[in-house]
Amino acid sequence: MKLASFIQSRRLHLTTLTRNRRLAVKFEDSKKFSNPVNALQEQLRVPVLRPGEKLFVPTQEKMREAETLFVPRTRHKIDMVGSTVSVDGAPKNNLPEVAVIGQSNVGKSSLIRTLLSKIPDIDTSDFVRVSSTPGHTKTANFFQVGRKFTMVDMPGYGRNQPRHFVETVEGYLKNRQNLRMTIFLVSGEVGVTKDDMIAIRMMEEIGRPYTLVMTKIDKTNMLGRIQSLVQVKELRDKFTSSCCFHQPFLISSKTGEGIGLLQCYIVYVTGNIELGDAGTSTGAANRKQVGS
Ligand SMILES: Nc1nc2c(ncn2[C@@H]2O[C@H](COP(=O)(O)OP(=O)(O)OP(=O)(O)O)[C@@H](O)[C@H]2O)c(=O)[nH]1
Repeated sequence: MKLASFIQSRRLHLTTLTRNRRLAVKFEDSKKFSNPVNALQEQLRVPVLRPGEKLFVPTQEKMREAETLFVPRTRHKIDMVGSTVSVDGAPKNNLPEVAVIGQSNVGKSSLIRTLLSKIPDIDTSDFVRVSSTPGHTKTANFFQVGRKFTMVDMPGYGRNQPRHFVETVEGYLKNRQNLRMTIFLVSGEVGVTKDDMIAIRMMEEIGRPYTLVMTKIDKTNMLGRIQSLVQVKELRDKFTSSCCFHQPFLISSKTGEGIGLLQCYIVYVTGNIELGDAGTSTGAANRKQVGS
């Protein structure tokens, strides 16, 4: 082999290694497997998580077990398998699905990218597109995780909302048999908006299980987090019914805070992990309680 081509091949090898190392995002375990609500709970006179209520509190061991599903292996591939504006164009399979909805730019695609960020040799940014321009996601995008479940990234409402929003999002939420849970994202930075309130009414009318998740918590300090959490609590108490799981989740797609807990929740609601008594704070685990 000539020297020039040898150097070229080593360069390529090094570039690939550096790239892979960069791509396999490693969040601190203390952040990833924490529940950020707990730190705020102590500051609140009226607790968001009331003692005695059945809560989703898996052990760290269970969270680690759930996390392994988000890492691809030979017989457990993770990939984008479809993209559609109409529910008729959704992938034809029986896998349980978890959809992510929220206003434009709230961080839906970022959340899915972060959930899948442990993929060591695929640049998730190649197939989960994130953009600072609101309204970037125009179609429902399906990311299949092995033969276990599928995550669905939805177009956002509000700024630059696509004209086919109702057909795509409402059509999917009302009609898709595979849907087990919808993650309703609100911004911890901005708080609950008027558009969020309209979307909550839509969710209540549709009447299928959903869970409130506050994202971008890295962008706010303790006081800001408390204010947003209180808003989410009021939203839950005044405007939602039993189809909204009573325990809100707090996350950051940037720092990984709360991501391990949410991964475990997704794996749980799609029926891919047994938690037994370890899964709830009050004893017997009740899957109905978390909406599936
Ligand atoms: N600091 C911080 N930034 C975030 C977080 N999540 C998303 N972002 C940023 O917010 C912007 C929008 O993120 P996207 O994931 O594209 O938002 P989206 O909800 O999919 O947006 P649409 O396609 O408009 O519906 C990007 O610049 C992200 O980097 C987060 O948890 N923390």
